[in-house]
Amino acid sequence: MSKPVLLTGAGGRVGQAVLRGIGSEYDWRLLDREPLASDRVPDRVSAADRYVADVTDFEAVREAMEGVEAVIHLAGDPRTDAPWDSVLRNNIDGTRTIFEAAVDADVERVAFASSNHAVGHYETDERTPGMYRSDDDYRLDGTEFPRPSNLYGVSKATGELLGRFYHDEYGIDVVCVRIGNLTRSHPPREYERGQAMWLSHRDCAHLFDRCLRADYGFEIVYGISDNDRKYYSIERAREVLGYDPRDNSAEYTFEGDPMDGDDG
Ligand SMILES: NC(=O)C1=CN([C@@H]2O[C@H](COP(=O)(O)OP(=O)(O)OC[C@H]3O[C@@H](n4cnc5c(N)ncnc54)[C@H](O)[C@@H]3O)[C@@H](O)[C@H]2O)C=CC1
Ligand SMILES: O=C1O[C@H](COP(=O)(O)O)[C@@H](O)[C@H](O)[C@H]1O
Repeated sequence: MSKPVLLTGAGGRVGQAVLRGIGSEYDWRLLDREPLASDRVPDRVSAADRYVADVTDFEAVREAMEGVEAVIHLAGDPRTDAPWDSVLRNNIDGTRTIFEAAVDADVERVAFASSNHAVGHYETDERTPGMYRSDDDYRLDGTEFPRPSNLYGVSKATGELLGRFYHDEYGIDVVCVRIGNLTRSHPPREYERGQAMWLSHRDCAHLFDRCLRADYGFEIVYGISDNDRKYYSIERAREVLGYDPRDNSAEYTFEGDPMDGDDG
């Protein structure tokens, strides 16, 4: 990829997983409303390529978007109990601003950080906790209608709809990644749901790398590791993106320690 990639929310957990994994493979333009400490920025990124800006600020986003090849849009309020005014502004208006600026700058590709909470109400009392277990074959595959678990989930489902619109109306390639539960060296501890939808840092970086390189039009995929417990299918991500995860929460105890005693 000859032109830079714009990464919003670069200073956050997902942004740092991406930069630590594939930071040396692209020219980056980093945007976050908080200034990034130098240890959070890959060596080659110049000061001019670091934007301290809010994703709802069209002018600032448009400036950051100039000449980029693709966008990984992560910035937003990730709290599952975030109030409506925050998700409306940061997640919905912010995502619309990203797409508007992408159209204006002729950027052809946006990867959007959606969430498991866009579909959290498929986890009904009848299905849980069985669906979190490896002997259960219930799967969501990305073709289902959203069933958000909270207003944050509503904002993520809305982001997916914005992606659908900007793809259909303007032809932008859009992939919405319904991210599970991101942690680095072990899955969430003593948490069946979290272990079912674990996304390790290295699988996260690899998945967004595939989002930048693969050919697609509009896609919704699940962003989890290859967990035995999974209730999200990763087949679409494998097929369309070439996603090939390396981690599996089954390689850890329920308490989150490596089965083989290696701290990995
Ligand atoms: N961490 C996880 O397990 C999951 C994360 N996600 C999504 O992935 C994205 C990133 O999440 P995390 O890295 O965990 O969150 P985080 O809170 O660690 O990082 C978010 C970053 O975005 C920035 N930000 C927030 N609002 C902004 C705004 N209006 N303008 C500019 N920058 C802004 C923050 O300063 C922060 O650096 C979010 O959209 C979240 O909803 C989705 C599912 C699971
Ligand atoms: O979308 C998100 O999901 C993860 C996992 O959800 P949880 O309800 O199992 O905690 C959450 O940790 C993260 O903050 C959120 O952005």
